[in-house]
Amino acid sequence: MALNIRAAAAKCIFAVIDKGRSLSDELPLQISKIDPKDKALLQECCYGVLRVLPELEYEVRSLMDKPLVGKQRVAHFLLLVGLYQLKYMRIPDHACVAETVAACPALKCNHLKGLVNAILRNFLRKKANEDNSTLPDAIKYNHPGWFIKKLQIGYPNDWERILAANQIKPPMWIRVNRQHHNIKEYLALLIEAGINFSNVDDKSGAILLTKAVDVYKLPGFELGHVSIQDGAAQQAAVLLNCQPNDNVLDCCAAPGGKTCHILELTPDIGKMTAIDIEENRLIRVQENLTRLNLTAEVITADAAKQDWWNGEKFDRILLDAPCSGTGVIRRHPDIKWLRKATDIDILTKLQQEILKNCWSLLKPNGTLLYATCSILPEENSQQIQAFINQTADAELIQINQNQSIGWQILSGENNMDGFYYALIKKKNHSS
Ligand SMILES: C[S@@+](CC[C@H](N)C(=O)[O-])C[C@H]1O[C@@H](n2cnc3c(N)ncnc32)[C@H](O)[C@@H]1O
Repeated sequence: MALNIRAAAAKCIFAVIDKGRSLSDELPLQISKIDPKDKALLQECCYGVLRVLPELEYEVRSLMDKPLVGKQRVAHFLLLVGLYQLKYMRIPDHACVAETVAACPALKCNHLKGLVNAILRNFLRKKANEDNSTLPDAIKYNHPGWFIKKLQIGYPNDWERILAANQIKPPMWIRVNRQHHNIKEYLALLIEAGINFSNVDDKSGAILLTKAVDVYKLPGFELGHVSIQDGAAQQAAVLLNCQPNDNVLDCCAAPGGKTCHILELTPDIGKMTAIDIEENRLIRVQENLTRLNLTAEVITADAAKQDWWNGEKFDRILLDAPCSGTGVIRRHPDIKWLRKATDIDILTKLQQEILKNCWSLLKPNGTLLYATCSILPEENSQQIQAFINQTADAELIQINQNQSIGWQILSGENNMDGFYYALIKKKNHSS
């Protein structure tokens, strides 16, 4: 029998918050146990609860004397699922309460049915008198306090806008494979298929769809004529600007979105080497290359080391560094709760180490594109400024007319994810 979907959502959120598992790992497990027609509802419950977790936790605390702990902890997350539905979903209140209560047996907490029912009904009674203006920032903005503070320092004028953008469901961007169609041709195919779009970036091939669609409805998806990739991520291949015969390294490549985009834009590239430290994630790179009919040498390796390298220097290097992921919170709300303040120092050191190592693999006159999907200055402009200060043969190329150290795209800006790019050229000392 299929698992009750509220129970599946509670299990999923329990795994993320209490076990530190990522939503993208846990959700497919739960999806496999429910009725396929309920997949969208399960996703909405999980993503939704993680988006507004502090606010829901606050509601539960104000409705209960003692929180549910130990074996009953999963029922605590069921309550959050129930509250989320009552606050944010267009499901009649009585159905939300009844369905949430009905999930108790699947969580082995039949004895808590009365309690779940009472809490949800109490919430409905007190809902009318809400005033959240005096709540702490973490609850008001539904983000961890440490992160809000960092944003307030980094972006005194924009922090509230960034937090608000993180709470909005992301749009769907697609990438046209220019080996098959130019943008104009593909737009005609979209129109023919009745798929609406609202924005087109001619340089990268990025198209913003008005509404998300099933990938298999996109003309030529299975044939590799189009891929899913955010508009910000699609700037990487354009900025790297590979030329025919270039020897190119993509050194943190998995799952391969940018590797494939570079190959699509430069079919006569010399060679593409794609490395990543995670063997499992490289399977995705290979799958993407196969679907798109592209070729690269794929190597499991640590980009901070050189034991994988054949000694041939590269013309272009893409370093899409491991980062906090704080620019893609709108796509992965679990990042807010999995990422800890202490991770940032560890990440900046790792980025620094990989950057230094990659620099030594670059030819004179070659270019390296540093990228992150972070919006924290420590991982971005400050990281690059420090590298430029310490590296005599590094020259920063200005890529945004309003910013001097790289290009910081803020979450939600032009409907894109938060991203950072810095393009660095290696000076040729003999010239
Ligand atoms: C932001 S993701 C890359 C996304 C990818 N460029 C794309 O466009 O699909 C960062 C990647 O860095 C990899 N990584 C982390 N530490 C690494 C290291 N020391 N060496 C190589 N890869 C590493 C992770 O496994 C992860 O796949």
